[in-house]
Amino acid sequence: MASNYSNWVDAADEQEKALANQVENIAIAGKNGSEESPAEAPTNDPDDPVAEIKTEDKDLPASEKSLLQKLLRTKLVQSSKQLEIIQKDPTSPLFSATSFEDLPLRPELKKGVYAMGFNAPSRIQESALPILLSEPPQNLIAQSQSGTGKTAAFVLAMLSRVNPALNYPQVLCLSPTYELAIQTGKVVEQMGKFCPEIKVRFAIRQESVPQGTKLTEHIIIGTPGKVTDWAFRTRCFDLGKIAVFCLDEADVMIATQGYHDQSIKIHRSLKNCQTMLFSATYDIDVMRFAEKLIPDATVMRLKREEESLDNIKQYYIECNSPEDKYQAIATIYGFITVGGAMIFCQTRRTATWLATKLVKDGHSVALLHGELDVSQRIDVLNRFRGSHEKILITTNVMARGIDVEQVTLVVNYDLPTDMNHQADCETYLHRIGRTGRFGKMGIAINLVDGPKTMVVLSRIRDHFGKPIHKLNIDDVTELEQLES
Ligand SMILES: Nc1ncnc2c1ncn2[C@@H]1O[C@H](COP(=O)(O)OP(=O)(O)OP(=O)(O)O)[C@@H](O)[C@H]1O
Repeated sequence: MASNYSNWVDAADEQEKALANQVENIAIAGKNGSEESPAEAPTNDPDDPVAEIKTEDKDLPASEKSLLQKLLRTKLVQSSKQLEIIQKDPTSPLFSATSFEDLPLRPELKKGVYAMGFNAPSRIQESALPILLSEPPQNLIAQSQSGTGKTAAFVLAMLSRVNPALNYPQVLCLSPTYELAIQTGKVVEQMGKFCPEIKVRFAIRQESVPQGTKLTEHIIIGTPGKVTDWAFRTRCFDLGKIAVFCLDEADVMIATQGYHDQSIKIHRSLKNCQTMLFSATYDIDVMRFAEKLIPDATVMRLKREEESLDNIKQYYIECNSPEDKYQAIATIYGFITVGGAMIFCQTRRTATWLATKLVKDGHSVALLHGELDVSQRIDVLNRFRGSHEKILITTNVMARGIDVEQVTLVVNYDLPTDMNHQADCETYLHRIGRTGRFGKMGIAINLVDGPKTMVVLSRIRDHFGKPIHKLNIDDVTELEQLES
């Protein structure tokens, strides 16, 4: 499997940059929640995750009774045995009744899947793949919770549909950010390890194709701006020959204006093409639009109460001032001894300010937002993946799709809101979904700095119908004393 990573830090492409940066300000209007109810406190219920962590965490000294400390010190990692148990639970989104052997996959692809350490398909893989691999090809609009293996599902379908004897692009996959495009390319590379004849080309910012060139790679993975440029201006591949079109994070591609126009323009130029849409969230209007766009698609939807994952435990800390908020972060920093954390800010300005202040105070943190150039962004993400920095301070640009295994904690320094300052529930779900991937445990902590933010938090809680427990700031202070 050869993927073309070379030369993608060449010349700047301002149009693509502007569009990619829009993702930071994604605003899918939040829906009004039902009546607000008071936040629940952690209980001693054996089903309560906190109680679960308490009993499992035998190594903690008895004096360290703080909830936050326990949460952050606990290894939130599932062993393969635990994952096996989860995958046998019919209520889990990772449940599968079948094995990869039962799926209509080529032997080389099964080999690739096993080489990645996958033992059994997740629910979305098990149910989407027979549809995606059927003859004649069927269209699919699929929803499945974050971290449940959607990427593997569509990558397996993409690889299955390639005819390596034909040296032109046959599969096109669009992602909203180039980090995500690169990550998907990596999955293609790993899963296609035993199909070395299948070649991938990235259509991302700063990749360029000389005029008159015709691409010979089989799969194009890219962002909408660059793909539009290549399809309609450079004309280095023929959209009419694309047999599979995949829209990852489909809801944001449909709901964000620039991406919407480009994705639809591309879709309209396809002929006899199988279309697949994947996301963890679909706003009602977006789903309606998607169903109109692909009227004959099989639709796999989740009920609202199924959208958020029980293995991600949600908390909030009440802060009375910006200083309190900063203090909460600085304190949390001290307790990140295992795993890693992503801290989401609503603007680049806040993210930069927070990172600068933490660094000034002697903490080691990474900062990633849309204003950084390509090489900086990739360098920062690679360092975070490699745990060189355990904390990544970022914006919505990293809210979707990014899969960094060791992330055990997501902090919403600012809660996600749309342009009307209403709760952006979809972005919330994607942000917290950066932890708790594929059955692992995860923690999400929201900083609430006043009545308006509390309303936003209540809306999010009511929207998903899941408790968001209060963490007492006094505990945090207590922890600090214990730690020193
Ligand atoms: N069948 C499987 N067995 C074990 N691990 C798996 C399996 N499928 C996927 N994974 C792993 O689970 C993690 C999450 O998968 P993936 O990134 O595909 O989720 P996703 O549903 O696309 O998430 P998001 O909604 O955030 O885009 C990845 O690290 C992936 O390697």
